[in-house]
Amino acid sequence: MSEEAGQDEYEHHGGFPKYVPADVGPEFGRLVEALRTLQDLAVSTAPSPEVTLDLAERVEAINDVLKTFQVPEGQPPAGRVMTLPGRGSLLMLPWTVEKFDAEGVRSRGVFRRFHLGGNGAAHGGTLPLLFDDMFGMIQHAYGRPISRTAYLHINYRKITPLDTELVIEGSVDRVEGRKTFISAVLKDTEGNVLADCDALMVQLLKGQP
Ligand SMILES: CCCCCCCCCCCC(=O)SCCNC(=O)CCNC(=O)[C@H](O)C(C)(C)COP(=O)(O)OP(=O)(O)OC[C@H]1O[C@@H](n2cnc3c(N)ncnc32)[C@H](O)[C@@H]1OP(=O)(O)O
Repeated sequence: MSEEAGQDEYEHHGGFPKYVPADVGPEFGRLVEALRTLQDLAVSTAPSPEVTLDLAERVEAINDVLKTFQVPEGQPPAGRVMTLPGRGSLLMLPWTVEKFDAEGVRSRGVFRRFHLGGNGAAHGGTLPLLFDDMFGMIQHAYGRPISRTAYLHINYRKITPLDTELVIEGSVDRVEGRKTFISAVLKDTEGNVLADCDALMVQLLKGQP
């Protein structure tokens, strides 16, 4: 799809902002990593009431600074820095894209303490998040217009460990009119399948949110 055609598609799909890669310095990646460590620590520590109060006041002071820089959707760098884990978004898993083209997308990373479900394994709800974001990237890399996930079917095959390098890879299986069928597989570095997933993404009609 040409750049011009891509812009045309964006213009015809409701209020979706146009997402373009963000140009940021190393300080942004440093801030995101510090915040991810904060998330890990927030769910894995039990500080005393005095320390908790002190921390609450310090985080509130940080929030007061950040509040003055709020901008509309599509404008923060979060989610738009392809070179950063999770594209620099705290919501996304801290995974790094290493292949991104029409043939498919591959990404590598770890589930961290923040993503703990139970008994040392990743929370089951974090896997669909990883797959759904992958599917968005896959259909975008394939050149499909803005679409939304209609269904996402996941099979949990093995326990997904924390703090262990894993790989996810997927591609477009077929396109039928507005419908894009996509699948992806999550594996460990020895090739064991931890989960697989397939989804339908439906191209939005003019004016659809
Ligand atoms: C670098 C970064 C890039 C990033 C690039 C940015 C990418 C942004 C990605 C955003 C992803 C999301 O937001 S996902 C968010 C979670 N998803 C949602 O919120 C979607 C909520 N659902 C909807 O909005 C709607 O149901 C739609 C748009 C999915 C479909 O509604 P519709 O437009 O009225 O279409 P409809 O006629 O119902 O269906 C069209 C065709 O699809 C089929 N179909 C529809 N739903 C299903 C279903 N669940 N299971 C089977 N088939 C289905 C129908 O049978 C029909 O087939 P046929 O009769 O034609 O054969």
